[in-house]
Amino acid sequence: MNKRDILLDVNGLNIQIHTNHGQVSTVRDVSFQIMAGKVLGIVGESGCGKSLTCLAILQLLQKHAIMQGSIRLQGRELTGMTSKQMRNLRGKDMCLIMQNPMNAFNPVLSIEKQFVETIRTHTAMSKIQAKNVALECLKEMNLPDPEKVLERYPFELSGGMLQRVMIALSIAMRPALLIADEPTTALDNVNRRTVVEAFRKIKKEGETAILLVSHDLEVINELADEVAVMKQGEIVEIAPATQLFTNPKHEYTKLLLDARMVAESRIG
Ligand SMILES: Nc1ncnc2c1ncn2[C@@H]1O[C@H](COP(=O)(O)OP(=O)(O)OP(=O)(O)O)[C@@H](O)[C@H]1O
Repeated sequence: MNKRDILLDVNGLNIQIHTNHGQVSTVRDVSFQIMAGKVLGIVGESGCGKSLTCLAILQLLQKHAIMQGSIRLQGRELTGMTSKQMRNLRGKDMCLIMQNPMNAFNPVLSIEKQFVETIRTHTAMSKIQAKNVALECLKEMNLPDPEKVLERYPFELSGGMLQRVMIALSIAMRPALLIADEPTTALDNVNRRTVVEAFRKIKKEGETAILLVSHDLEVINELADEVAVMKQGEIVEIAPATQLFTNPKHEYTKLLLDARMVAESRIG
């Protein structure tokens, strides 16, 4: 493995969350790497620490959370960076697609304003150029009448539409790292396919690596080069996707895959 190709290097990540019952250890000694342009899938039971791991990478954990370990993006240590340094990285070098798209948008600004401003903050594009990029990306995400979508405010769009707008915006930024936390959960089958195809396209272009968190093993199977399995705050297995799906080593991975087979046999 060439060290220069390592885009994200997470080493010994520990997260403790402050709760009413005191500090709770939620992520323990998590380490993984993502190579430039590759897709790492993270799977695991609800509450095992997947989202907190994503938030830690973006340095967006709640104020009282305690984080230890090292997170390097393109060789730069992110822990200890100032808020301003992180703001410059987020949106340009790293984008987040989160579970609840409503949280990603400012409710009092139109989609156009938010889309165009985000693009212009990180590029030298004019307003017209940024708007054209926005229209192109919305079209790619199968949003009907993109001009109208740009005029809307977040609350005027359905959750599924807003999710696709958020994905369109992340794609427009062509970040080095896209962190997608359950990007397809809120979507129907047709739109889920649109998102998978959009990710597949990004992957083919090879400029953007994706950290893909999903309960949907089909989506992980289709897109991931490597898969990490988390259980109770720890990574219990990490392996190339083909190996993990055909020859899982850990008992918990076997359980997850068995559960999928039971579901499939019920459907088909
Ligand atoms: N703000 C918070 N306050 C208290 N506990 C929290 C907070 N955020 C997360 N946790 C706890 O940390 C643990 C990990 O949560 P996390 O959201 O990372 O799980 P997850 O694997 O992403 O789950 P899901 O698949 O359901 O989204 C859980 O036990 C959760 O209850």
